Amino acid sequence: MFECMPLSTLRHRLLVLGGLFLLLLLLLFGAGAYLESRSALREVQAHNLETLATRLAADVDDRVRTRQVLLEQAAASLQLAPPQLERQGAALVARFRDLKGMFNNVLLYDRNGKLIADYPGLSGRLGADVSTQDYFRSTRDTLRPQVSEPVRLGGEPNRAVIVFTAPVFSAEGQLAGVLGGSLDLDAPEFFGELKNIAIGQGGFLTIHTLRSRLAILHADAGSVMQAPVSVDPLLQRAFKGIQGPAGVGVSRGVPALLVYQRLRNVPWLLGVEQPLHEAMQPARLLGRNYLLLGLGVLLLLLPLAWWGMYRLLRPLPRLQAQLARWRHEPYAAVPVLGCREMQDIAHEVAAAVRRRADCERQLAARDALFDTLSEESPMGVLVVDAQARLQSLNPASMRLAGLPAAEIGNWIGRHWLDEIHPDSLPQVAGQWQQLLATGSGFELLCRLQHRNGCQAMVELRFSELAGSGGERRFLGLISDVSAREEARGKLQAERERSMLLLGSISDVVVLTNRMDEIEYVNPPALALFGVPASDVLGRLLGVFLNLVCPESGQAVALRDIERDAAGKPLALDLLSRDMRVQPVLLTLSVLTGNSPLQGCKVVTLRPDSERQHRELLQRRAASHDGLTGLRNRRGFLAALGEVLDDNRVHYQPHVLAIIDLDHFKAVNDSAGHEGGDLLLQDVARIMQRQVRSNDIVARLGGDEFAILLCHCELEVAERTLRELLQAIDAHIVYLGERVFRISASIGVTMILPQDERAQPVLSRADDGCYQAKQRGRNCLVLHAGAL
Ligand SMILES: Nc1nc2c(ncn2[C@@H]2O[C@H](COP(=O)(O)OP(=O)(O)OP(=O)(O)O)[C@@H](O)[C@H]2O)c(=O)[nH]1
Repeated sequence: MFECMPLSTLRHRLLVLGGLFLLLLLLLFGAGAYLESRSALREVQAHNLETLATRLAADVDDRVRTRQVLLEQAAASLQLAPPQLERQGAALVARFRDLKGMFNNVLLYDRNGKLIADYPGLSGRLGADVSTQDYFRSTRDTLRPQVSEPVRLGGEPNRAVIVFTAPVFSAEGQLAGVLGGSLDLDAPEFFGELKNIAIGQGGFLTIHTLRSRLAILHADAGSVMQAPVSVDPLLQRAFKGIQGPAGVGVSRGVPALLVYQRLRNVPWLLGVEQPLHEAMQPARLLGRNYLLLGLGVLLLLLPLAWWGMYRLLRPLPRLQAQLARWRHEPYAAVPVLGCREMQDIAHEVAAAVRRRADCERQLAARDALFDTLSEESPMGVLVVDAQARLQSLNPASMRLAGLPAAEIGNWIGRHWLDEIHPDSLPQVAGQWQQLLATGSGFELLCRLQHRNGCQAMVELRFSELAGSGGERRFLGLISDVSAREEARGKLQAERERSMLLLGSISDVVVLTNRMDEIEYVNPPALALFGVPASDVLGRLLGVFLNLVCPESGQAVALRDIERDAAGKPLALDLLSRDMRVQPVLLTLSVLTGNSPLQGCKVVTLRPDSERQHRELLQRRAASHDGLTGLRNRRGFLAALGEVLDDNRVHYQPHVLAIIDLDHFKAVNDSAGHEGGDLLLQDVARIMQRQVRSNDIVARLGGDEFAILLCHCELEVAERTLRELLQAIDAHIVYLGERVFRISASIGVTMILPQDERAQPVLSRADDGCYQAKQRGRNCLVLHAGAL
């Protein structure tokens, strides 16, 4: 329908537009020329009117002046005394031929204002008194010629005159009378002549007196002897004596060009008025002519413009043909013709058409690929629209839903959400709505309805297809994960069992990744590290395992173990954070095989009890006597040193006793060394039995013993030691058939507050023991320094 319209083609549009543009141009030009010529015309007309007014004012001035001069000359020629003037006046006035042609009436007054002669004579007029008239009085008072204001004549209310006066003097120079000449305002002479001056067709001349502002000449008879009803500003200004250029005002109710001139010889204001429409008529004619001319030019130009457009737009049909060819044959080599812009457009369109053809080919290839992949894919593939209606689906989708692949066509257009199991439907529908709202895809596990009653566990992924144009489309991928989920469940159960197992064993177990970062620790490991699991996981194992070689005392790095002793138990010392040494058996295993854990490391730690026991024995042997099991001298000195250290801080009463067996050599000699050993063991047991458990009993060497009675007053100690003496003395040893008894000598000393070293204390006790020997043995001596 649009193509049938006259403006359906570009050529028509350009033609109409060009025509309108030309018309507008012509109208603008015509309007401009009309306004410009109107303005110029107004100036010219104003100037002309001013020139005319100047000339007319000069003419009226001349006419008035002529009458004044003639009247003055006539008055001067009289030169009579008043009586003679009265007698001869009538005859003399009749002789003034020149005056008769200039005035409508010639009048002679005596010096009192009485009319004594007139021409033409009018019956009953002689004797009239004008002594009260302004023109007479001013002539008499000033003795100079005057021109009166318009005066209405007595008895003739519609007749008004202007009276020119000149004084008449006697030979002695006295005022003898006044000679006057009157001009009728409606007489054909003077004012009638002026009134007949044509100013265009509707223009006219006006004269107002400046004193009374009465009109004495006007085109409207009714306005004569009237002051202007509404005074135009130009006239107002002229009345005030300001003589300006012509201007536009209102005359007789219509706009008019007005100009006013003041006369030189008489106080009159001459006005020239011309209706504005008449003055500006040439401008209107000019405007009309411009318009006609413009229309003519337009009519002439339109065919020319049509032809020009036709020529200009000729490349367009060519371009159209080229484009039509490319539409069907995108890769055809069509020669590009026309102007440069058309060639550019053709090139651009050709490029776009070819790009589109390329895209279509690629899309077709992709569609084919997609169809093939979709057909062969074990994964379900769906394409749905925004209303959740299936647009396409592959055979795998049908299989997953337990449907025959042959019915695939029946499922196009159905809602895919109907195939979701009711248990999963709320979650899936929620994600679908979110996808519609935000466009961001989702991925979740759900169950499908299955026609054979099973519930297939699937992994569902949905995302919006990019570049699907105006219609939104969504791609869904469905993978059957039933087997995977089952395996995952088993794996999870297995994992839980493993965790339980690892948690229940007492060995420390740590699993690291390939970078030695901790991934798993069991509870004993956490207890060993002394930090919560959150502080352990992800950190390097070396941070928590401070290992030292027990033989060399050198630090051992995990990578050294991995390199040299992977998989073998290693006896190492583990240094705790408080620098305690714990013997451990460490095994570092690197996981192998084709699994995600390949390269990860398992480190197990277990306390090395055997070595620990061995070292304990070694340490005990160093400080204890092998025969009696009591501390040896080194062990005793260590214990005594600790007591003395405590003593420095806080003094407590302690007592030291040195016990030496009497004549033990004789036992050895009689019972042999073994017998002597048995006796020594018996004495040791007696000593341990006689003292408290916190007291320290030691064998210093040979048959010499020492007892440190801790936190013990001297009296109690003495009593205990005396009981010990009795117990030793009472002890009988049977060796075979022989019987042995033994006694002991005891030296006792108190540990004093000032005692800092062991040696002086031991010396005091030794000294006491020596004295006991001296006193005959089997006795106890308190060292004097301790009392
Ligand atoms: N059976 C045995 N005898 C030892 C051991 N160590 C040292 N003796 C002996 O103990 C005896 C110590 O004798 P002395 O203390 O010198 O003298 P004594 O015979 O006890 O006489 P007095 O001390 O003066 O009363 C020596 O004969 C040593 O050989 C030992 O471990 N076992």
